[in-house]
Amino acid sequence: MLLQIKNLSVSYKVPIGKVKILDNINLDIDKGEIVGIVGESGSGKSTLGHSIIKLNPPNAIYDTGEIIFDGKDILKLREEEFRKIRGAGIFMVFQNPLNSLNPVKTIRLQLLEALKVKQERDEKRIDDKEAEEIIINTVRDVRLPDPKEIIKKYPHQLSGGQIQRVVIAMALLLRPKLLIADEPTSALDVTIQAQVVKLFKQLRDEEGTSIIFISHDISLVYAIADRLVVLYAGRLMEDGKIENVIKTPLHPYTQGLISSVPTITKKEGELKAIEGNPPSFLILPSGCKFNPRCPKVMGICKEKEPQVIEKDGRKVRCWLYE
Ligand SMILES: Nc1ncnc2c1ncn2[C@@H]1O[C@H](COP(=O)(O)OP(=O)(O)OP(=O)(O)O)[C@@H](O)[C@H]1O
Repeated sequence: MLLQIKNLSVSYKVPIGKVKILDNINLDIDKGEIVGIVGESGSGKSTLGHSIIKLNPPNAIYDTGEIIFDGKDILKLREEEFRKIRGAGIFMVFQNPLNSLNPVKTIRLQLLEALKVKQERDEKRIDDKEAEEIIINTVRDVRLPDPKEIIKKYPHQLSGGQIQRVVIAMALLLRPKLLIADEPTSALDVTIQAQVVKLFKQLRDEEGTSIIFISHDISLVYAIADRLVVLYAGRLMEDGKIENVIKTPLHPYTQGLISSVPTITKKEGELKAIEGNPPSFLILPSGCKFNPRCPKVMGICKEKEPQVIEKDGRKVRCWLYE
């Protein structure tokens, strides 16, 4: 097991007090496993990613839990100890990737630094010419036009989509043990998206990298992930092998997410969006947090929150299965 998240709860301090976002998350990720995390906007996907790499906004608080990475509870490590893990151990492609780049260094220099980290880890030495070639090839792999010219530029000279690809190239050069990718292809067109999915899978196959792929796009996650985790209001609602979850979703929320995905074979009238909106974390409903929107709601759902249980080799949080 590469990563074990146990009972993780995370809150944000806000002017009126403290708002709990992640509620008792339990999640294990094996070496080489690709786990998709989906949920509507505001369900806590980014908060989970940031919590794992300890780059939450300053008003975040870890309330409870352990995050065991490679046998060590990273929440107990001092910052300088964790700094050795960040990068080569855990790397994150942020939703706003510009923050990952240094504004005063060229792309070339930043990619060379990423490659150097990887080489130090492997105790390998290569000459400058070879390093330059590896960088150019990686930049070409992520379909950036004119690699030799583009690496001479500074981050502010690139578009959002180009920056996203530079940060993906950085991840491919670093070859971390765990890659957290938060909407990594949101600014890219579909053909480049498909290429990134291919490169991530290749990274997993060659290096055994585990990947947490965060997205609101279930079809994209289906193209890459082995497992699917569904979050709602900061809670884990379902977790299982992707084929099983997509073909026979257990949770009514997962069922709703899947039936709202457009496909070529679905006619317009067959697309069913989930009614209503996710709740505010300030006034969460009692009982199951999905109950006000759930087409299968029962009396108990409004009174008591279900726990996550195991069902047919999957995890689900729903009174229908208890
Ligand atoms: N620094 C912060 N302070 C207070 N609240 C925050 C902070 N960052 C995020 N939140 C709130 O935490 C909740 C979860 O946000 P988060 O970004 O983790 O969700 P998400 O599922 O990644 O959403 P999206 O798909 O829109 O990125 C939201 O209600 C958001 O407004």
